[in-house]
Amino acid sequence: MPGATLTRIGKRFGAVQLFDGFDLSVGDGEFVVVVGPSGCGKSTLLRLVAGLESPDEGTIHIGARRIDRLPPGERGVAMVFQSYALYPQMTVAQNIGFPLRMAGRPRAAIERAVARACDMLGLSDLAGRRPAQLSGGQRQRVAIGRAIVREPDLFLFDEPLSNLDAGLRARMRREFAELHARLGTTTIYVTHDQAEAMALADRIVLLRDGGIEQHGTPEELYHRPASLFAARFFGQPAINALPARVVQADAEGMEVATGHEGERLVLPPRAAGPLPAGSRVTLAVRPEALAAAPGGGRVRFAPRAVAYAEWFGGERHVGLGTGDGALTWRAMGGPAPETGAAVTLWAEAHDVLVFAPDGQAMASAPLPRV
Ligand SMILES: Nc1ncnc2c1ncn2[C@@H]1O[C@H](COP(=O)(O)OP(=O)(O)OP(=O)(O)O)[C@@H](O)[C@H]1O
Repeated sequence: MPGATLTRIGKRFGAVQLFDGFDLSVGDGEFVVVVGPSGCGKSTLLRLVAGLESPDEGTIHIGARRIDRLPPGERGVAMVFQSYALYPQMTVAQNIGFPLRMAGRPRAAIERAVARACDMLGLSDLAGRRPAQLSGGQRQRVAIGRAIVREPDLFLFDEPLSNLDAGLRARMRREFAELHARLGTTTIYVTHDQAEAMALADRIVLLRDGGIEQHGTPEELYHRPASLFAARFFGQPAINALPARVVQADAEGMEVATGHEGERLVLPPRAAGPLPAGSRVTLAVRPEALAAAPGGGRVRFAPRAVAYAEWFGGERHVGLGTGDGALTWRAMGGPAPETGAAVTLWAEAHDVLVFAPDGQAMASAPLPRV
């Protein structure tokens, strides 16, 4: 299975330059999930690869084959849309076999391919039904079946699960993962759902205004976000972000003050070098990285009053403090704290991220040699 390469792509809509010198490489057999806020260019990216839009500049290759000037049907890509785009008058089997009939394949070969796809997707008993007689999840499976029978070099998925309810989404998500494990087809999958991206991706590409904000494994984006934008995009509840000022920073460490009742935190030094005293930074810490128990060498936050506590069966989300000093704490187990009670939270120093005034992450400095 060849990979896909987009090189120096430019794409303009009227006065808006959406992509400008955009590069993306998708490895052979890789499952890349493209995420980003509404309007960042996710769908356009897929449409450019599928041939539903033409780039103003740049090239698109699948393996060594240049495809950006080929008509959509000759690119060796299969795209699955959020809307499924099934033919209502055709049965499941006819819908799945449609691309092969259009390609003039022999009837017996079509029947074999359709039977195999139906078997793989658990649609064999439904092969004679029409789309109106199917559930949303079953319809989406038919759309996937229609993509599979073409044996494309590249799958493109545009928010394929958005029309399904939460339970079905989770199930279909696992089906996507299993299907990818079986077929190994190079895949670009677009979603605006960060949880879906983290669950499915070999690699996540986070888009922002037509550019790549950050790409990497789900773990890298979650634990080592390159920017406050990336930090905020992943995680539910969202990462805590506290505006702070540098009190003092040197090679030994940095001391910062937040807006919460004179709170001062001492953090390890940052690789980017010391910021001058008074610099505005943003501290960020995941709700699950906070703990209500003290421990050696930890960052201690000043007490905050419990504003609310929500129980989700197994975990509790506790809102502490108000305004700029507010923190959300994700507590596993333990009794419900009373509203108004003061809670002191701790975090490991490496779990407290620091973002420079421009929103870029300030990586922790490597530990000094001893
Ligand atoms: N055919 C078009 N004509 C004009 N502008 C367009 C066209 N297609 C897309 N755009 C603009 O390009 C930008 C990116 O659109 P795109 O649909 O790729 O975003 P998206 O990230 O998929 O958003 P969403 O998550 O809302 O689907 C938007 O500002 C959109 O208005």
